[in-house]
Amino acid sequence: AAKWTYFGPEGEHHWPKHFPYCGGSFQSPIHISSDLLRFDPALGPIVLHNYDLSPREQLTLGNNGHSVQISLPSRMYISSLPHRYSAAQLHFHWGSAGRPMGSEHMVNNKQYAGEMHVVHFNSEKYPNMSVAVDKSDGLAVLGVFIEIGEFSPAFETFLKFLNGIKYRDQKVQVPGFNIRDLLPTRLDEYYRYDGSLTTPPCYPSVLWTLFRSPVTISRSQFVSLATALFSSHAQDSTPVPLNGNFRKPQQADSRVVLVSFKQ
Ligand SMILES: NS(=O)(=O)c1c(F)c(F)c(S(=O)(=O)CCO)c(N[C@H]2CCc3ccccc32)c1F
Ligand SMILES: [Zn+2]
Repeated sequence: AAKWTYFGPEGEHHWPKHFPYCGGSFQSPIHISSDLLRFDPALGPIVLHNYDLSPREQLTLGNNGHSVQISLPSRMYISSLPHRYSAAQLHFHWGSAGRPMGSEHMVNNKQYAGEMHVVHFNSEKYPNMSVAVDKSDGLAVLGVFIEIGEFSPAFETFLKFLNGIKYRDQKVQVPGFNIRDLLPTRLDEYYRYDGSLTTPPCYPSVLWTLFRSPVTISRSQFVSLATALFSSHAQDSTPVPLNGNFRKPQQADSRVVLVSFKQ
């Protein structure tokens, strides 16, 4: 597949050349501004199953050159969406140590320090992520805004392993933990809209759920996420730092953002 980056000649303005959907409609992220919002009383709390993974279970923590990702077992799933959506992986988007503004979605002109995405696929209709990834009802992603504040013990369970995956394609096994602890307390307050993958191939296949409440990590936790990783391979002569891995907001066009809360 063609190479793509967040900066320079293979940056986001060039993505449509090799990935046509990136220049299409229903793209993500978007700027969630109050004029797009419509309260929907039918939007109930997000219901998660099997998110509490045993420490005896090993998860693969990897640097894929675009983000740090944790593979997730497909027995983890969401039951409160139109179909059952099973977990595939989670990953992060962040700014840089000097510029802690790296969320992909923005809310009323606020860009958060980072954003976590828990990627799920429609396991009722499709056998796996690869088949589901380009289907209009294929994916559901839970988005969590990350702010700098209180130290997060949950984030620390994997941040402490980052030095083992400094370079592209490096992977380590980490003990399972309760993935629910990475999410905010309120799973009943969120924004909902139809969008896309925010990386190539940008398929318009994602039902987005963005929780209203951010989670916090400490400044030193943020700095280690923003400075530990490289998008280049270990043997490459010039190391390329991995940061600023967020796509800019795309046109909302006539899309409405449903919201599950009134105030
Ligand atoms: N912001 S986002 O949620 O749109 C999103 C990403 F931002 C992102 F970086 C990745 S990735 O796999 O880490 C690297 C590029 O695919 C994925 N990975 C998805 C896309 C394709 C695929 C296939 C198998 C497992 C996960 C994914 C992703 F869905
Ligand atoms: Zn993402």
